[in-house]
Amino acid sequence: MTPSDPTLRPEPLPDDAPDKALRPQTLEEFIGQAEARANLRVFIQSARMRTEAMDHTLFYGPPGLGKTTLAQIMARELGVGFRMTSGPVLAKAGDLAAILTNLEARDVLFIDEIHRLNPAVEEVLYPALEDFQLDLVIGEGPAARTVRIELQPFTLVGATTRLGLLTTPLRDRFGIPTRLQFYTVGELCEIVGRGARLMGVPADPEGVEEIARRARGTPRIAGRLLRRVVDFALVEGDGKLTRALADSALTRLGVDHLGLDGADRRYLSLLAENYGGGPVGVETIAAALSESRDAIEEVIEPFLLQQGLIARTPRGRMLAAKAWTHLGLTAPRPDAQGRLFET
Ligand SMILES: Nc1ncnc2c1ncn2[C@@H]1O[C@H](COP(=O)(O)OP(=O)(O)OP(=O)(O)O)[C@@H](O)[C@H]1O
Ligand SMILES: [Mg+2]
Repeated sequence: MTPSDPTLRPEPLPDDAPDKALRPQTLEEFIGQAEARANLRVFIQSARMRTEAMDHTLFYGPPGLGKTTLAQIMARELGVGFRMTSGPVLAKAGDLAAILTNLEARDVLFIDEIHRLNPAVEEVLYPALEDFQLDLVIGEGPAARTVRIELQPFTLVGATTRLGLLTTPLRDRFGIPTRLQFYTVGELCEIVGRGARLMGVPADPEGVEEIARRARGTPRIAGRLLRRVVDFALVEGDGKLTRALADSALTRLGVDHLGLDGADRRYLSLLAENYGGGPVGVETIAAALSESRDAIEEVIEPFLLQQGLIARTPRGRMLAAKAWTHLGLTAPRPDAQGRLFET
């Protein structure tokens, strides 16, 4: 088991196919995100009553919290078609035009990683979003001319892990921006319990809770940990998911009792042992951990911040008291830290 075992990261992996069986199909089945769900229910129902395309919707938040799932649910509940693509895949304006001209009335077009759209493609998207029109330039030089194509009204659903990287004009065109939050342990218990039922595995509530508590607030990780724990239950236990079994399996997978994995702990240890708790700039951290700055900011830090293990200051990242305790280390004298915050 390497320190940054990909099984424990929130990004999708090729072997997530069994996930599909666990993916909720309706808003009713979708657990958690109560506020977002209640709002979406109203907007979906209203669009249906008006038989109009629903407003463009943006889902943002860390990986694995259900952005793609919610986009699919929206199309199903609206009773319309679903087309899926992603920012990096749309290389040329023509790629987007081909998709837009094939949409049927009120369809949902889902663009994942929308912060990675090529600017030329984004230009084409603006009039499409606002007026359901496409302005295409045909030919080059003096012979070039613009043709306008009318589109069917449609709903764009964008997803991003990095709201800050979206251009302002693009952001402003989403009528329904929706932030997804980390899940509570209670919500993750429901998700893991449902998963175990769907897999036909008998599970103690305490066993379910052990997985939920250590799933990093993320349904995708909860689903993966459940499958790994079930592997151990079948091969080394009596097939039943108990707390003792979950605990030993998760510990063997390198997931600690806060749900932190090897990469999280390497991040915290770096700050503690090499930088006296910080502040340290994100570029320095990325270089020291041989991770990309994006991975640090999108994947590792959101959960550490949410757990109050680190803080972001204008001068860089700092370890919080809870992280020192978690690492079993003593924080430097409080006045040393206080001085760093001054000036
Ligand atoms: N509320 C939920 N209840 C049960 N399972 C969920 C829920 N939300 C997400 N999942 C499961 O978690 C997994 C990840 O969800 P999804 O692919 O929608 O995440 P995402 O936010 O699109 O991630 P990414 O940013 O990596 O694209 C899926 O397998 C899905 O079944
Ligand atoms: Mg997704």
